[in-house]
Amino acid sequence: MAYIEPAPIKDHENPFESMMSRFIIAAEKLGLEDEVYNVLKSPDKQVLVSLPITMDNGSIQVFEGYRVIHSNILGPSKGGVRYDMDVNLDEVKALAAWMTWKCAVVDIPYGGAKGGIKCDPRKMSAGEIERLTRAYTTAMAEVFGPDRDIPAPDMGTGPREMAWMMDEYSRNHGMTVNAVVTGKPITLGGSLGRAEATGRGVMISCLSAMEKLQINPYNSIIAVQGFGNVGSFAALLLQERGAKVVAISDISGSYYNENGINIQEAIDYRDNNERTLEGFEGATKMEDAEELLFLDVDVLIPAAKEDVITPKNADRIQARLIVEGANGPTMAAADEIINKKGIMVVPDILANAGGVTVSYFEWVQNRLGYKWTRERVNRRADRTIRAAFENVYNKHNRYNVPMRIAAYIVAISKINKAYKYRGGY
Ligand SMILES: NC(=O)C1=CN([C@@H]2O[C@H](COP(=O)(O)OP(=O)(O)OC[C@H]3O[C@@H](n4cnc5c(N)ncnc54)[C@H](OP(=O)(O)O)[C@@H]3O)[C@@H](O)[C@H]2O)C=CC1
Ligand SMILES: O=C(O)CCC(=O)C(=O)O
Repeated sequence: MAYIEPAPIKDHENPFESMMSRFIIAAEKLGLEDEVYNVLKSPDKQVLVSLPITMDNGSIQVFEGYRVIHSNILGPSKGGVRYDMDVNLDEVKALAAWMTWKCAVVDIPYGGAKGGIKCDPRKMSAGEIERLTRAYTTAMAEVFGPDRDIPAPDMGTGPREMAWMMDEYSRNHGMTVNAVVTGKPITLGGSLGRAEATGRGVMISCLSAMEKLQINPYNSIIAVQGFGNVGSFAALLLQERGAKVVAISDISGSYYNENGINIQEAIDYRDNNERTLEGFEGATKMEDAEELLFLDVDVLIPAAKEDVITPKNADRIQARLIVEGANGPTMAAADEIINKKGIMVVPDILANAGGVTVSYFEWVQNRLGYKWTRERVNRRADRTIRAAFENVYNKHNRYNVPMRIAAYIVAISKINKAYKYRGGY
């Protein structure tokens, strides 16, 4: 077909290329028409803003802010906002497209978007981060909106930043608009269960995959890379279900204990120690942090950043199952090596979709002006992830493709149908 370009097989690729090469394989399997392929391969809108901020020392620093709307075919666009020094347009474009596929995989009525600011929040005061967040929100006044584009937390952001975004947007509009952003503090209309939702979805999809591979959670051994919102909750919830978590990590390094790490203790340590695991005594710091990926475990959960599993290191992975808590942790060029080794991968657009699922529930509650109990939120979210997992697993068998391509097939087929019904493009 005309749109099929050769998949880029290199040992370095940007996340957008990683995303595109999987999209192309799935599109080819489905025989997607050129017209739809061309609509989906490029984002609808890319906004880049300069944000001059007064720093605490009185100087002015100019930050780059991004918001990319990939698609709104299925509904208003949805996706987090990342604060990190590696934020760049290609990364945000890839993350926005992944949101489109993710929302379609879990069957929620949203398109995909993502935002980010190139900054290092660890080196900024709370006041500086607040001024930056408010400036970004004002700059995106015409982009955001509860029926247009709804931001949420991602790496480097959380309920605090979401509260500032909600407040700034509301001030600009002269009324309280809590449905404009999700992942808010509970008192401002946040949903019970959102804080742990992404890690919980990782846990549910991990248990679903373990069942297929006949891995007993009570005898399972797990390594988790990244100990932020996603990694720490995934580790805690899996440990609560009997798994032994032998390794965890953050930017300070990787920590190993062959008898299993007490995850609640590690979380308490991090929370009382400026959010770092440095000095945690419940495990031994590994000499080389990357070695966490190659431990002899049943399950590996990358929950930090993109491109950590590469064609150079994929062959060393011993886990039977990889559950992608992070977005894009596996480079496309590593897929074939992983597949040849017979490792099952629960791909990011399924494994970490619990977060956006509960964000959708938060938005629904805000619009209803009503609060659901934690039990209701968790029950519905678990059901959504389980159903999405089964759907993807069935496509994996039916098309004889890896789980990742099966997830793209589920997403693209749904968006293709919606596109045809809407027409008029
Ligand atoms: N939050 C959410 O709801 C969702 C997040 N995701 C994805 O999950 C991933 C993690 O996000 P989230 O947990 O929110 O982010 P956080 O900022 O809460 O945590 C990120 C974690 O990764 C660690 N980290 C960063 N770089 C490295 C590295 N090179 N090696 C080891 N650890 C590292 C950080 O360490 P340190 O704290 O020391 O910097 C921190 O522990 C991202 O890919 C994000 O897009 C996906 C769906 C939803
Ligand atoms: O909760 C949301 O709306 C989006 C979360 C997110 O950014 C993601 O799933 O990658």
